[in-house]
Amino acid sequence: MSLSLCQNNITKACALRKALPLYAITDRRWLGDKPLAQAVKEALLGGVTMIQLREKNLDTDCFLQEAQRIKALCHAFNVPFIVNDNIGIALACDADGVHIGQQDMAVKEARALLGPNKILGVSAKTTAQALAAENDGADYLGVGAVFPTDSKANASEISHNELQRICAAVSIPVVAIGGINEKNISKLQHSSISGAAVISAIFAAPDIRAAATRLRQRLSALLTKTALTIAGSDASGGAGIQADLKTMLACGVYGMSAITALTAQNTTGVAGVSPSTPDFLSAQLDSIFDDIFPDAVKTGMVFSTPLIAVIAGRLRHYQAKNIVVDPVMIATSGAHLLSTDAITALKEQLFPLATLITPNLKETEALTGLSIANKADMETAARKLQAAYGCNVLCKGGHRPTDADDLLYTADGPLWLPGRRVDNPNTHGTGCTLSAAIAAHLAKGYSLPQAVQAAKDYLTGALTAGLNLGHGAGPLHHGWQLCKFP
Ligand SMILES: Nc1ncnc2c1ncn2[C@@H]1O[C@H](COP(=O)(O)OP(=O)(O)O)[C@@H](O)[C@H]1O
Ligand SMILES: Cc1ncc(COP(=O)(O)O)c(N)n1
Ligand SMILES: [Mg+2]
Repeated sequence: MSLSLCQNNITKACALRKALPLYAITDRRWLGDKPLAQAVKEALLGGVTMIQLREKNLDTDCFLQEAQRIKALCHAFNVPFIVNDNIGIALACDADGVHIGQQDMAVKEARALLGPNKILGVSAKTTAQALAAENDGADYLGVGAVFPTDSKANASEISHNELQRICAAVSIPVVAIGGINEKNISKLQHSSISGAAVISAIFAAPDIRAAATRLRQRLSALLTKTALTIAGSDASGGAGIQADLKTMLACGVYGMSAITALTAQNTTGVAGVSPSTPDFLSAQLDSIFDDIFPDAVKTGMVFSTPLIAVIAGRLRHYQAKNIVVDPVMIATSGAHLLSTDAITALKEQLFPLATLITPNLKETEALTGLSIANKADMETAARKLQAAYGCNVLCKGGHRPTDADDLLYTADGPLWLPGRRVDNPNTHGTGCTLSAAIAAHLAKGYSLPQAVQAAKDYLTGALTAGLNLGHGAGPLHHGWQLCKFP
C-alpha cells in the first residue's frame, strides 16, 4: 500500500470492484443483423456489470458514434463503459476507462494520457507482466486465456495455477478471460478472481439476456465470500453479533457467528452478561472452520482471558486470514464488556494475529496510556500501537467533537479517512458495524485502505438513514441500501 493512494483512488477502486463480476466484451461478428446497441442492452438487462466496446475494423467516426451510443446505454444502467485499445476514442467520448493489451501502448503512457481518475485495465499472462502493469498504474488485470477460445486468434492458454499465482501476487483485482462459458465457469471456483470477462458466451448466444442472467447467477455462487464474527450477542439487535451479521449481509458477504457471551442489553444499557464456556466457544469455532472456512474474521466483545486464549488458539490453528480485532472494552452506554485483567491477553494474544485493530479514542488511550486531545495525539498513539504489535491500526474518530475523521496507521505511516459528522444520537453499535464491514470487504478482496473506506461509507449511510428506536442511543439502519422501513 502506498501513501500516494489518495481518496479518489480508493473510491475509484471500490466502484471498480462492484463492476467486475460479469464483464461483457462486445463482438459484432456474432450479431448478424442485430444492432450492437440492441445486443448490449439485452446484456445489461441480463445483469452484466461492466461493458467493454471492442472494435477492430471501424473507422474513427463510426467508432466514436458507436462509443457514444453504448456509453449512454451503460450509464442508464449505472454500469461503467470501457473502450478497448483506443485511448483517443475513450477520451473523445469521455468513457470510464480503457483496456489495453501487452502489444498496445505502454501502461505508463496510457496512464499519463488518461489521468488518475479513469479506469485502466491491462491484459497479462504472467506474474511478471501482472506486477509490472500494477506498478505502472493499471487498476485491474484481464488474465487468460483460462480456457480455449475462438474470440481471439492465437490466444495461448494459461494454467489455473498461474491464474492463482497472479491473483496472489497483485493487490489490484483480476478478471479471468478467455473461453469462459456456462459449462466451464465452475472450474474457476477456487481462484481468487474478482470477476469473469466474457465475449461469445453472451454475444453469440441466441438469447443474450438469458445467457447473461445465467452467467450472472453462476458467478454469484462462485464469487460468494464468507466472514465470521466472534463476539457477544446484543439482545436488542443493534450491536454485537446481531449488528455484525446484518452488516455482513448488507455488504454482500455470507456471515457466520461464534458467540462469546450473551448480553441482556438494550439501547439504554447492559443488564447482564452470561459468558460462553471456553469449551463451548471452541466447539463453535471448530464447527465453523471445519466446514465453511471464513474469508475474513472479526472479533468484538471477547470478555475474558480464558475466552481470548481459545480464540487466539483456534485462529492460529486454522491459520485464519484477514482478522479484524475490535478491542471492545466499554459499550457506548458505559457497561464493561471486557474484564480488566483481560486487556493484557487481548494485547498479547489477539493483536499480533490481527490484520487490523480498531480502537475508539477511549480504547486507544487505555491501550497506550496516552491521552488524546487532537489529531497529532491520534497519530502518536496509533504509531505506538502499530510498532508494539505489528498490526495495522484504525484509530476511530467517532467521539471527536467536530468531524468523524478516522486514522488508518500502517507500516507506511498515517492515512486520514475524512468523515462527515452525522447529527444523529443513535450510535449504538457503530464500532461493531464498522469492524464487521471492514472484515466483509477484506473477505471480498479489497485492499485494507479500500476496505476501511468502503466500510466507512456504509456506516455513514447507516447513520444517515436516521432510524430512531428505543429510549437510549438507538441502533443503525443496517439495511439502508436494501430496503426502507416500512
Ligand atoms: N456522529 C457520527 N457521524 C459520522 N460518523 C460517526 C459518528 N459517530 C461515529 N462515527 C463513525 O463510526 C465509526 C465507529 O467509531 P466510534 O463511534 O468512535 O467507535 P465505537 O463505537 O467503538 O465507540 C467510525 O468510523 C466513526 O468515525
Ligand atoms: C455485545 C456487544 N458487543 C459490543 C458492543 C459495543 O457497542 P459499540 O459498537 O456501540 O461500541 C455492545 N454494546 N454489545
Ligand atoms: Mg467500540
